[in-house]
Amino acid sequence: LVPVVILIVGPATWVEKFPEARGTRQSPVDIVTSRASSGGSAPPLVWRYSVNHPRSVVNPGYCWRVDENGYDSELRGGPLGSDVYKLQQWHCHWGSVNGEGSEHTVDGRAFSGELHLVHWNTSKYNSFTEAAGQPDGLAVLGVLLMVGSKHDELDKVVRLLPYIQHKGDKVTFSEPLNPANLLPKRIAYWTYPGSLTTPPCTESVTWILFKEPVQVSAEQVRLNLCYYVNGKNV
Ligand SMILES: NS(=O)(=O)c1ccc(CCNC(=O)Nc2ccc(Cl)cc2)cc1
Ligand SMILES: [Zn+2]
Repeated sequence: LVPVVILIVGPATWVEKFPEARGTRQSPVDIVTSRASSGGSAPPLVWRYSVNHPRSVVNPGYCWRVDENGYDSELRGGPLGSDVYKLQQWHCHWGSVNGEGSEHTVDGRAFSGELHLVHWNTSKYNSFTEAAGQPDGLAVLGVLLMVGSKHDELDKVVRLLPYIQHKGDKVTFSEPLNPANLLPKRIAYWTYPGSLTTPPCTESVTWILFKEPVQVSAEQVRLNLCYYVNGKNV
């Protein structure tokens, strides 16, 4: 008999180091559209982002991330009560090579990728780190990405990826970028109380996942995949 050693390195081991991962409101989830209740009389979701401040894209060792460096922005309304949230960073999950890298699924269907705009509650907390530990501390706008036409705003990031191939690499944008242009035209969304989708998996995120996917070109998906296959640079 050949001894079978099962090396578990994925989410199943996260509970060992991050007890939160065993929680009751863990993300991502499958959105079962038939079970979603209508939003009723929730106020509209409102956002405002600064466009002309210098931004840089960094390779944190997985995916890529754009830090907002405290520049002014606001997200309020919808499921967020009377609190005002501020954009901290945004990043993209492209996942495995089969082009189904989204974290959330809709009726069991995965998408090619998923963009996350991570905001923190400035009405109640004094820093992102503090807010990230509180049940109402964070709000993440999720945008599902599907292969279609080229996305011009996202291309301002994608075209920089060849310059940040190694963990810790960072490159500054040479042109203004408006995060609002990364969002879909129609702003219908699903929302639920959840968690960070990666360690420390803290249950501090009000998830707001837009229903309408945003189109990116096959080349843009390929460029992301070839640089970040399962978090490794290839
Ligand atoms: N995937 S989330 O929005 O729930 C999320 C937001 C913030 C954190 C805390 C900071 N860590 C971080 O940003 N990590 C990260 C970045 C890019 C990718 Cl692609 C994967 C993980 C963790 C998860
Ligand atoms: Zn994310």
